Amino acid sequence: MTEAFRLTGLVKRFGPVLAVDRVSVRVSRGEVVALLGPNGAGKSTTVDLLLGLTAPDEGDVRVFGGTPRAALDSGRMAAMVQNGFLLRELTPAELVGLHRSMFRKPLPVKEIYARSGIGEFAGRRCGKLSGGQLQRVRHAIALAGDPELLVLDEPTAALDVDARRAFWASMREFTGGGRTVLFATHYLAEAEDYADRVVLLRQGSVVADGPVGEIRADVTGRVLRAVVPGASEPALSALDGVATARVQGDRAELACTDSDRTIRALLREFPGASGIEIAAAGLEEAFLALTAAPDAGTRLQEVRR
Ligand SMILES: Nc1ncnc2c1ncn2[C@@H]1O[C@H](COP(=O)(O)OP(=O)(O)OP(=O)(O)O)[C@@H](O)[C@H]1O
Repeated sequence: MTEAFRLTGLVKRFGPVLAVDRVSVRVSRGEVVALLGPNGAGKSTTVDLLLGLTAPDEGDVRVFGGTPRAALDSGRMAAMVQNGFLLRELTPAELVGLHRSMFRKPLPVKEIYARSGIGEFAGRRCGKLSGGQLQRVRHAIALAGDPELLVLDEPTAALDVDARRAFWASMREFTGGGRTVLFATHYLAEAEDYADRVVLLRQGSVVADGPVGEIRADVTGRVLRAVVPGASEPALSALDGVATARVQGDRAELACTDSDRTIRALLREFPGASGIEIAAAGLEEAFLALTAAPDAGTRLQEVRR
């Protein structure tokens, strides 16, 4: 498969803050990739570097073999960024027209309206639109040049549940024809439902990169839930095969790397444990384990290199 973009050894510092720390990611055409991570993990900075909005201190960005600027100017790459600026006095229809005029082969207006859902308020000034409607306008503008690569930073942050579903249904159709999408998100379910591949960031570094199913299976294995009177999180975290432990009252939830060892250790250390259930871990557990346990992330990266 041919390459859509490549980030190589990217480093970005803001004064003493290392926002992006040697990030290398290569994405092929047709992939839908989620960039997932907790607050401050470096998602927006990585997106800005990919778009060429900020220059890396070290490393290199190639988009379709050229610079981000060239890909943006030709319309091959387009973006929807958080709180992207929109002229309040203009209407969505005018903005779409303006953006279409910048490209040689823009997407037909009808298709832009249908995909972004701006039809019902296209003639109203942007200053009068709600946050969710403005987000749809940003979506429409991103589609104007009929891009092959869409870069979305928290695209559904301002949308309600229905609008979020409609957004992803439209995006799925859009990517059906082999287009590439990179989206940054906080929503684990969104990454799980819509991405082929997840790149997990923690403190500026990639701690996991792979298909959602693989990350779930390889990293955390399973989740063990039990009633464990008197147990503390540190005591449970120290058990064999436990990546992370959460305790609420008497109920404990353990993300396990080896649930067989964990169950034996649990019953040895806490003979009063009861109601034990073991389930396949969700992406949420993988996310928590990877973003909480530096060793787990390092190990996984080593395995994948
Ligand atoms: N312009 C800036 N000046 C100083 N520090 C910055 C700047 N931009 C980002 N940072 C810092 O870099 C780190 C990464 O920030 P970034 O916004 O990339 O993370 P994020 O994963 O997108 O977070 P969020 O999900 O909260 O948007 C944070 O510690 C942030 O405070």
